[in-house]
Amino acid sequence: MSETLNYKQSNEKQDIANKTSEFLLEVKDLRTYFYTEEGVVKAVDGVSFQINHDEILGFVGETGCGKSVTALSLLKLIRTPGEILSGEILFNGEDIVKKSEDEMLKIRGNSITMIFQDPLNSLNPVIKVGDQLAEVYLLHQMEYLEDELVKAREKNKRLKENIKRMKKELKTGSSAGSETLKNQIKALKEQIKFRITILDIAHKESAALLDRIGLPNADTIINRFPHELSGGMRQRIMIAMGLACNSQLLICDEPTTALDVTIQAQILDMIRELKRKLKNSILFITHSLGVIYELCDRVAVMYSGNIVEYGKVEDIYNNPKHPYTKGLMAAIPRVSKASRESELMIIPGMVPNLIFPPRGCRFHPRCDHAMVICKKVNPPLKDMENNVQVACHLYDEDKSDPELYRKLTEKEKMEDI
Ligand SMILES: Nc1ncnc2c1ncn2[C@@H]1O[C@H](COP(=O)(O)OP(=O)(O)OP(=O)(O)O)[C@@H](O)[C@H]1O
Repeated sequence: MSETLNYKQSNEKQDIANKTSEFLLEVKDLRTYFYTEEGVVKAVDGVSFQINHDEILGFVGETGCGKSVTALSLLKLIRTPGEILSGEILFNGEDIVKKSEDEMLKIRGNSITMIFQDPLNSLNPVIKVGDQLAEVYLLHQMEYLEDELVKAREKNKRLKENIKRMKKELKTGSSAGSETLKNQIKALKEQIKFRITILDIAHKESAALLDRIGLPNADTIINRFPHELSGGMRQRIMIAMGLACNSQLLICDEPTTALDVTIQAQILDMIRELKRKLKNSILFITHSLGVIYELCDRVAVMYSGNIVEYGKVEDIYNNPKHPYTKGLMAAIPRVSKASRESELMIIPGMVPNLIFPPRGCRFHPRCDHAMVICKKVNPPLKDMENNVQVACHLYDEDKSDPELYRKLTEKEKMEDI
């Protein structure tokens, strides 16, 4: 890994970082709704979580459960007919919900950056990818580029001094060895770069970053337009751009979904490595618990606009508590040694409609363990051992009312009781 990683924070980032708080991000009871003609879509309905400094939090859940809307809310990018209805989003202790659009323009891409799912819509089609990447460096890492420029100019100066010294030796010394000296001077001259600009440095850094994320021939790629690259290449360039912003919080929304498994593994390695060096925090959104296990420190399992289980990846992976998390675990493809066939479970039933979500626990119509109480009361997240939190009536302490804790029949699940 090159010294490109010795990033310096911009003044703006430093200002915010100085306001130290326990968590980098603390979301409290967030509700983001969409007011559509069909009704109110309760996309995010009372979500609370924290992101620590220097950690990767994973968000996992089936399609439509509110992962992207949560992420967009963090950047105040919810547009009509949507609205952040209530809640707090404390970033370094300051509430994002209360920030003006002008203030958000300074935060987006500086302190918080988001890598979107669709690279074609995010890259400018008429600008070469190298120029787009260089622009990100110029906007977000000027101090670092200036340091590198000083270093490059000093190197040039040293090269010129060496050439001067060698030319002197050539004049005064014997003819023996003069051929070698001439060749050395020629080699040094080739290393000299005339009139190095900050833009040259930005391009050099861009090519180095593309190289590091596994794009071959980075020097050629930076001269191409987005439509001249494959979907996988564009996605990796988007990730490179997100990383080049060097934000305190990087939000990655399904950045590897469209990529094949080998490239996906390469990108996850790269994100892990860069995160270790940069010590920033990442919110990583995915459908796959397998990806979460590979990459994240903690995980929030989302279902139908709510977080249903939340804690350290290891604890949840080794001992999932919520029936939905158990279902997601069973859906991770594994190959059985005995049958040499892939055993893939699916969670029966459909993701609920967020305009008319089921009463009580939203998962109960699909849950094998659903009880009468699950139909009546949406369980809040409660603390379990190892700081794991789970929202499920199976873990209620007081089960003194046997009727409430009676298991529902399949028929009862569908009826009003
Ligand atoms: N602009 C919008 N107008 C109306 N409803 C919306 C809008 N954007 C999102 N939604 C709804 O909000 C809900 C949550 O969507 P979201 O995109 O957050 O899901 P997700 O978990 O990220 O899914 P995926 O994994 O497929 O990206 C969905 O029911 C979706 O239809």
